[in-house]
Amino acid sequence: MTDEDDGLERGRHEDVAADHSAADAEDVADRWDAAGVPTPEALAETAEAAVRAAGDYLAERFRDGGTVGEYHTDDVKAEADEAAEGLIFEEIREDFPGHTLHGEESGRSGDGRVEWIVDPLDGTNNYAIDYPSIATAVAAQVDGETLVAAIHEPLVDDCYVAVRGEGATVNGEPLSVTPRDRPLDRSTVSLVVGLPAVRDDELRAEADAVRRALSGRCKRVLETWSPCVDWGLLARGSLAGVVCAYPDPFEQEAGELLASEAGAVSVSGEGYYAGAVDEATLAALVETLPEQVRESVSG
Ligand SMILES: O=P(O)(O)OC[C@H]1O[C@](O)(COP(=O)(O)O)[C@@H](O)[C@@H]1O
Ligand SMILES: [Mg+2]
Repeated sequence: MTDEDDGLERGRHEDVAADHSAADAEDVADRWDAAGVPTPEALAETAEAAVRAAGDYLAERFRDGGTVGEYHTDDVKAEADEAAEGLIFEEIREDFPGHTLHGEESGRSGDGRVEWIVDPLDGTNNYAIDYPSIATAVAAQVDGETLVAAIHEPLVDDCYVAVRGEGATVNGEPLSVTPRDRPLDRSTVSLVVGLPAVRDDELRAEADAVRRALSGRCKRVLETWSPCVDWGLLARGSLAGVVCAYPDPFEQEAGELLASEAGAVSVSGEGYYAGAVDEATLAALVETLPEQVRESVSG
């Protein structure tokens, strides 16, 4: 799909994107390691270009009121999600044609060592109701390990990039959570409930119990239904913690790397993840969880 076909306008990142696509293929292709895998820096450059392309497209549609008709019926519900995923795939294919692509909309294709996990529109329901809390996310995995993540929140134009072992940035500025000495009753945490727990009665009841437990202890429990927005807030240290119940991998892979590279600490197990800005907050958060969940993340 061309820019003309889908009315794509890249807004203020036009120059960055143009620079990127003009960057010699050679320039990118030069940056491979001895095993024939692109360097994390090369992956990160592509990841950022990809989420910006999709995010800018979604923001343009959002501001034009283009979400209303599209999301009116189930049949057309996925139009913007699919278009955004197409833009991400285009960016990745341009730089790395042999890589495996694994998108929330179109599934998995390819069998390369490098796999891109793509959430083209995180917060689809928010988008559908014109609620401005959305993001676009990609995670690049090499042999199953996430090495690079990028998340773009297009409506506030914040772009997060994380590289394993090298830290995280927002709009190019380094991110580092600072430990806080603040009890949960003065802290805001977020709860992420993934599709399996939304759709299954038993798992939903479990997630409801987690919500009640957190609400009883924390100042506020935020539910954005756009988990990548929460990941950004955790990485900034704005949220004290994030608890995920059966999260979707398409957003989780990118989010976990972003949080850990910003210095957040976490535990996980059997469908649950809990992350926080420091060990004391994490311990308090885990202590709050219902027994069964606490055991699974402590296990
Ligand atoms: O209530 P719905 O529409 O089934 O959506 C629930 C899903 O929405 C999310 O919050 C965001 O998912 P999307 O990336 O599909 O927009 C998921 O974490 C959650 O599983
Ligand atoms: Mg998502």
